[in-house]
Amino acid sequence: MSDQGLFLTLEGIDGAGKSSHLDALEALFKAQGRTVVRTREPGGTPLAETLRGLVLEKPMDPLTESLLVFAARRDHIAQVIGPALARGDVVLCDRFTDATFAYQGAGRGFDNAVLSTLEQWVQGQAGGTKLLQPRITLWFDLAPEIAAQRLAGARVPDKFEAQPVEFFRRVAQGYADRASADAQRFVRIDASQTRDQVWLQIESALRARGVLAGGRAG
Ligand SMILES: Nc1ncnc2c1ncn2[C@@H]1O[C@H](COP(=O)(O)OP(=O)(O)OP(=O)(O)O)[C@@H](O)[C@H]1O
Ligand SMILES: Cc1cn([C@H]2C[C@H](O)[C@@H](COP(=O)(O)O)O2)c(=O)[nH]c1=O
Repeated sequence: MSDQGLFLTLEGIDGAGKSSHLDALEALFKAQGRTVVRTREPGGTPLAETLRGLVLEKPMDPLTESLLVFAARRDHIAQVIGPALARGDVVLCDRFTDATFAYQGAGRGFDNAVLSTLEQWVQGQAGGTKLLQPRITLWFDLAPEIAAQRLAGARVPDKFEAQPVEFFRRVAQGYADRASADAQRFVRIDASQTRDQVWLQIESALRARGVLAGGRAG
């Protein structure tokens, strides 16, 4: 699997505001002449979308939940993400493995060592120890209380969105821990600001990382 494309993920607790910026991100890269593959996890292929339905709606234990999100991810990488990166495309993915460490690991209290093993199996690349990882992760950091207010009444809550604020405090801490462990990859976005201000943060972070300035910098 080549890494000549640009793999960019968006992460954060439910309601942090990630999805609100996907259209603009896609347009930004297209304006640079890039081909953009926009996708999400769990999901992104017919099989993975079926698994998503189960994960978001059915009660299950944390190991089952983890196995299903990684099974969905495996299919997603094999069918969509890997081929797109090999073509040199920009892959814009709404959530990836950081969500598993944040939700199943920190949120549910599941064993991070098991998650790391699954990550190696699923994201291991042929002939080496290197894992397929996003090049840049935009982490939308928002207090769980504000996220809950934003989501209230916006839509019927799924299994995760219906969790109490304490769950999201743990998930938020999980993201903060992931970000400090991989500061080069993570860009913290202050998601408490207005949509316009959030967008300016995103654009300026991408420019600072050199992925927007002229030509193919991915
Ligand atoms: N900066 C902002 N200020 C106020 N409200 C916002 C802001 N950004 C998004 N919203 C609103 O908050 C709600 C959640 O936004 P959005 O769906 O983009 O979040 P998300 O992180 O993608 O959530 P999820 O992961 O649960 O799908 C929406 O109603 C959206 O209109
Ligand atoms: C990838 C992934 C996701 N989740 C959770 C996080 C969210 O609550 C939902 C996805 O919903 P969204 O509206 O598309 O954000 O799934 C998870 O628990 N584990 C994961 O690995």
